[in-house]
Amino acid sequence: MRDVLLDVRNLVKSYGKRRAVDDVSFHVRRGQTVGLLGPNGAGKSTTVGILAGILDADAGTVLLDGETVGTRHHDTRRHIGLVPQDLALYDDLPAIDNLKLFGALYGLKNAALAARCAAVLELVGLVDRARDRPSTFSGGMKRRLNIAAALLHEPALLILDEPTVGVDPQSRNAIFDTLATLQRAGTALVYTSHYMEEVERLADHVVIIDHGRVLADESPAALYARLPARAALHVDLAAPLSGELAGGLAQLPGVAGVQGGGTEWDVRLQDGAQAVAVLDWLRDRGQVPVHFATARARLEDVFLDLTGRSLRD
Ligand SMILES: Nc1ncnc2c1ncn2[C@@H]1O[C@H](COP(=O)(O)OP(=O)(O)OP(=O)(O)O)[C@@H](O)[C@H]1O
Repeated sequence: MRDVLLDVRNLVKSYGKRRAVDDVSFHVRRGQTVGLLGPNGAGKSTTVGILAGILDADAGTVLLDGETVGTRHHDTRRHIGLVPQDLALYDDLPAIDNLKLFGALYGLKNAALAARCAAVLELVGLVDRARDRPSTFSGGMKRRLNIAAALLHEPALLILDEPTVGVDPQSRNAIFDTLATLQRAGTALVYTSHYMEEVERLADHVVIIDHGRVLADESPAALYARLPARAALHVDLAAPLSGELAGGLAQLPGVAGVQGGGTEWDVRLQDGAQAVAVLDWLRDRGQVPVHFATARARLEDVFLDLTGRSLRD
């Protein structure tokens, strides 16, 4: 497939007896953002290390534009940027000098290096902090500088390993703005997270991994379509609902499940618009809702549905 940028096939990686990555395959199309989602210890960082060519797999292949990615394939690695979880900055060197150092590692020099440093500082919103040392930065600003460093060589693919962990809300928004700009410019992104809402906001494709295995590899829309309930209605009633009426509620068309007791009930719905019919049905039977709220199903629910566990267990 010509529009495939990164082709990941059957990766396996063990640490001693522990299989951290167990037959992982997926691909990233040009300009696509793939969210790699899984709980702590799922194997995301190990997978990302292999994708970035800093860690070799025990088995399997990674191809970038048909070329092998690996620790001994430096040419391919030049088209990939990695923002690791552990920050790799010199705390006592001004931000701009950190960037110059990283740029030199990519073979950038003189005017080209200066132009790229200016461009990436602008991109991450740190132009006015260029002369300051990272030791004076917040965790979020350090992370943004790290992203800038990974973009100096204009990679076709940027891989970010949980870039918002320990980041203040202002920097978090700045990171999302930077990533949106990169998306518009056609840079492909692989973004690992255990926050569903971040992946939901950014990704046009989601790979869910757990225990080193791929559980789902689909668009967010396809993942939602798997869910038996796409929305939920929470309702507080003026008086407790009888068992008989609760049973009737569960039988209504479009109702995927009913949970609760007394005056508080959660109704899972195939479609959010059915909430009105449910409320009408209750009123027709003399049940007065004193408060109600509807919520769309989230990717978090997909994970729960796939594994029987919450993402943040
Ligand atoms: N260098 C290592 N030596 C031994 N075991 C490791 C090493 N790196 C990772 N592991 C183990 O491999 C498994 C996968 O870890 P990995 O860091 O890839 O997961 P993760 O999804 O990125 O989790 P986290 O979000 O906590 O970083 C875990 O069980 C972890 O303990």
